[in-house]
Amino acid sequence: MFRIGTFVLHLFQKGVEAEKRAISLLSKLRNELQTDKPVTPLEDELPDAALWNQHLDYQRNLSNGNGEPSWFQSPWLYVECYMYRRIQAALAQNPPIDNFDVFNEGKVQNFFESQEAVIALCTYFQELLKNIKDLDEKQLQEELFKLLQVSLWGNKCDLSFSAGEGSSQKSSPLLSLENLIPYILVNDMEKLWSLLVNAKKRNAEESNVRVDIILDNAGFELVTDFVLADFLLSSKLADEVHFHGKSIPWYVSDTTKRDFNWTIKQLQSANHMWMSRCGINWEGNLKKGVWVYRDHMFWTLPHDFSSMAEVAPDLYADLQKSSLLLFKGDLNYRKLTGDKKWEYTVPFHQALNKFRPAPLCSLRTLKSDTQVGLKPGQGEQIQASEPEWMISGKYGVVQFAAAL
Ligand SMILES: O=P(O)(O)OC[C@H]1O[C@](O)(CO)[C@@H](O)[C@@H]1O
Ligand SMILES: [Mn+2]
Repeated sequence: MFRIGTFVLHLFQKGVEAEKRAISLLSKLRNELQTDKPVTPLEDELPDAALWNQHLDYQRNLSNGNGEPSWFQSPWLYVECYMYRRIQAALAQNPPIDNFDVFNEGKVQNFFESQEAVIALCTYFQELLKNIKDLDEKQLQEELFKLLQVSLWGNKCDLSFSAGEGSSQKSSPLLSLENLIPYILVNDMEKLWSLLVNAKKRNAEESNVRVDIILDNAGFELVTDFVLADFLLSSKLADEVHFHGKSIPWYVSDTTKRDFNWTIKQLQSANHMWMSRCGINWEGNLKKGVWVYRDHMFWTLPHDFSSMAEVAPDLYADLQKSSLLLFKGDLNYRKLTGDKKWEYTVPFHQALNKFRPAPLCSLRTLKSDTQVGLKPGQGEQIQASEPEWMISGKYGVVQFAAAL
């Protein structure tokens, strides 16, 4: 008894010490950020530290003698990613809290606050599954378009955007789709449909049609992605879905492996028939290997995707095996386009800067000021009446680019 008591006390003390160390590293970080200090090399032993430090050298060269890269001077994408990586460093160096996800509470809350919307979506989907075999092509197309839109607007629910404040989905996402159509600035859903239908015909007997979803936020958005993925399999438009998550907590609400598994477990054990049916089916998909979860450190590096082939050739080669890559969310869009201030009318493929391992499509609500592929005058017209259009999350795109 005495021994167990001492052991518990020892663990407790270790925990308190680790917490203190982490808090002190986090306040150091806050101070550096607030006072525009130079960005410093990472000193931890995490596997990506060397790549981050190489990238710091690259940023130094970019600044071309105009001082050290620093919080207010360096590109936003770079320092923002660096901040999340430093948060990770503060924890990862401090067992026993090295696996603690500082954003977990917010993600869990977002999920529970979206309960009604999750129920509405799961119920709709299970009803759809009952007669999916009898749907003709036109009807299948309509359902695909609906679920793509649900997944698109699901991207409104992220927590980094709302500074961690509630951004859950309260009502059924399906009811408002019609009214939201005018807010889809680029709508390439038809192109996705023809790609999938043709891939299915071509691959009828031989190889697999694989769709990859490069995930964004946990919570309601993740459920919309699961439903879309299930639809792709159940409609036989695809044979396999590969999900790509983050290997460390990222941009507050981004999906980690733990969020991914937790969400499926929550659905499974929910006290609602259709929610739990979804959870059970999805767990089954993972067991059968028709759903696959992957993470790769590249997704939490500051690099834009045009450097993937060089920085993470293994990931690039893996993505080349896919028939379609669906990139969710704003941060992925920024990395697709290099986060540059492009003219609105620049073609999407040009902004991708040769990043096209497979046909790809971005499903993104606009939360940052990068947008390409608009019609002449389209951006300027919205700008005139809604100066916040690029950062409000009110507009979205379903933007497609064929493979090279
Ligand atoms: O979850 P998403 O859609 O990638 O949005 C995250 C976005 O929110 C911000 O953190 C703040 O707008 C952006 O930096 C980032 O692009
Ligand atoms: Mn996100």
